[in-house]
Amino acid sequence: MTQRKFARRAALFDRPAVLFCPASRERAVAKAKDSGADMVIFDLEDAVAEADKAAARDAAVAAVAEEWPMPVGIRMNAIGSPHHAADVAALCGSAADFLVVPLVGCAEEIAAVAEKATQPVAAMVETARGVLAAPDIAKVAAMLIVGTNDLAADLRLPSSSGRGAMSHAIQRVVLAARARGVAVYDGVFNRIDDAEGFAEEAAESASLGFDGKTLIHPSHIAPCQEAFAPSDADIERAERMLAAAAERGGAINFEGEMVEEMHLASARRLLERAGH
Ligand SMILES: CC(C)(COP(=O)(O)OP(=O)(O)OC[C@H]1O[C@@H](n2cnc3c(N)ncnc32)[C@H](O)[C@@H]1OP(=O)(O)O)[C@@H](O)C(=O)NCCC(=O)NCCSC(=O)C[C@H](O)C(=O)O
Ligand SMILES: [Mg+2]
Repeated sequence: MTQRKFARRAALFDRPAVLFCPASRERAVAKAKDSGADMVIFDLEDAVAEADKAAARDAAVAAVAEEWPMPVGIRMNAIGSPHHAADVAALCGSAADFLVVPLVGCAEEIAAVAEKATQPVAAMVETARGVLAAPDIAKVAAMLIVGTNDLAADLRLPSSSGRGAMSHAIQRVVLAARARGVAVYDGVFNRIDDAEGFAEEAAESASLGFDGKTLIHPSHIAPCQEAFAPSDADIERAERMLAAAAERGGAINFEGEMVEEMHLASARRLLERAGH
């Protein structure tokens, strides 16, 4: 892998708010730039009507050639779709910082795109096959993204099922990503009129260890960043812990709790994320 590809791969971690934006919607594409999102993915797949596929592809390639304040990626149409080959041909040499392949079921599928791409390639894990193959997919992919809508459909979950019915699958994807050292992002929250529901789900995404959450609407960006941000109490505790540990090595009694090196590493990571 080239140096540039490595640098781009490293930039894919710790991006709390990842905004999906239909490449076919010109005003939305323009809006994404100043949205404050931590990463943007222009969509050519589900958000784009069949008749608009070719124009959306051209629009996405043109958009990523501009200057962006955050990494920008493009989600292509799935392997097996009549648009996939044209997407691969147009996107692999584009200026996109990363590409996203939806509905990945096995490592070979993503490898076929990664071989041609000049940038890192992310895999959407959103089928039962994909979840079971996630540890192999993560050997090739630079990032895993859970697709909870497709996953719920593939698992034949009734609409009354909550995320709890997918918790095993979701956590398996996090496990696979962390075992392979790649970034991992949670699925979208479909409602744009339920701020409380969004805040609850974003807090859960953060608590599960995701690098961030994919989003469908600009109104989700700030609450998502808030959910992933370390609280003042977390920051103060991390600072106190590191100060206490600086005085003595090994296991210490920190405010009535055992603290060892792995806790200090987490505290350092937290402070780094908080920009301290
Ligand atoms: C969900 C939407 C269709 C809602 O659109 P709309 O009714 O137009 O929203 P608003 O009127 O509230 O929009 C207000 C302004 O914000 C801009 N906007 C809206 N959404 C976005 C966006 N995602 N990125 C950038 N800007 C956005 C509008 O243009 C309005 O501005 P203006 O035009 O200047 O007035 C819509 O939000 C939407 O299309 N969202 C993204 C859909 C999408 O990308 N879907 C694919 C990814 S999700 C997925 O596939 C999940 C996964 O695969 C799975 O299986 O789970
Ligand atoms: Mg999907």
